[in-house]
Amino acid sequence: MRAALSQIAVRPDETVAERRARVAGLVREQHTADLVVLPELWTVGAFAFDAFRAHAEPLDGPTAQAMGAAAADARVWLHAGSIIEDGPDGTLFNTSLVFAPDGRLRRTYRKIHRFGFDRGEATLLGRGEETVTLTLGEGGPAELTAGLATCYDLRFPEQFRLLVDAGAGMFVVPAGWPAARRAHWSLLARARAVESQAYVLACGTAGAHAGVEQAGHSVVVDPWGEVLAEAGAGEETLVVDLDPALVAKTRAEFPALRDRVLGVPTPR
Ligand SMILES: NC(=O)CCC(=O)C(=O)O
Repeated sequence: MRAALSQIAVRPDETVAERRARVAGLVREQHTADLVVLPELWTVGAFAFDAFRAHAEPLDGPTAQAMGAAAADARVWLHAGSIIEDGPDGTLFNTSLVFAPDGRLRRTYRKIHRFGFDRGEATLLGRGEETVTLTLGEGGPAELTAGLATCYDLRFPEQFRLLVDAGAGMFVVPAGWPAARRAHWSLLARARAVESQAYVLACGTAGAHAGVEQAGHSVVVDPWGEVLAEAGAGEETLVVDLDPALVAKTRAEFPALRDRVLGVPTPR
């Protein structure tokens, strides 16, 4: 399975509509991939909190339409990163969109852990209530179930354990992670891969927006924790071949997941 992670910058010199068109073009270029991944909130910028409401969209809005068309033209699975979803009763969500190669929206995932403590996402957005998986290549030799998570979720291993229990052998994590905490990003991506014996496809944002320098450094980690590819700080597309069989092989040869003790006693 070939994955392409496009690390996009939220450039100050382009409008959201211009960026949408540019990104759709980048997706179309990746027609030899099976799966294309984009960052979190690449339309508006993950830290552009003041612009969230103005750029909120429904699930069939302009970003969804542009990304569905690009996925269909390239014949790829497209994890189109996330949008600010204009949800029921005016509630906003940070919602990831996954399109099938026929261009249809196949999954949505509302970010569960909202970043900002008592500000930012935490006060502006509703919280996602569901973990989400999606099986690619179903029934075929390259079948691989993806668990979805977004940026700050990477800090919460319990979410990833639920995804593993639901069958995930790969995690797809779009992000807008700041450069100030780049070391955490790289460490946590590898930690999630090692503890779950799963691929991690973590696609960050390049450049700077809303005064926040972005870490970039998108990374693909294999189920043994080896970094297969890592981007720099600028705009870049990583193209990596994954071996879905490696998940089961790693778990069989080093059966740490099998050795989990469920219901470890609470501390005395
Ligand atoms: N967009 C985010 O979720 C940012 C997360 C972050 O900055 C951190 O976890 O650190």
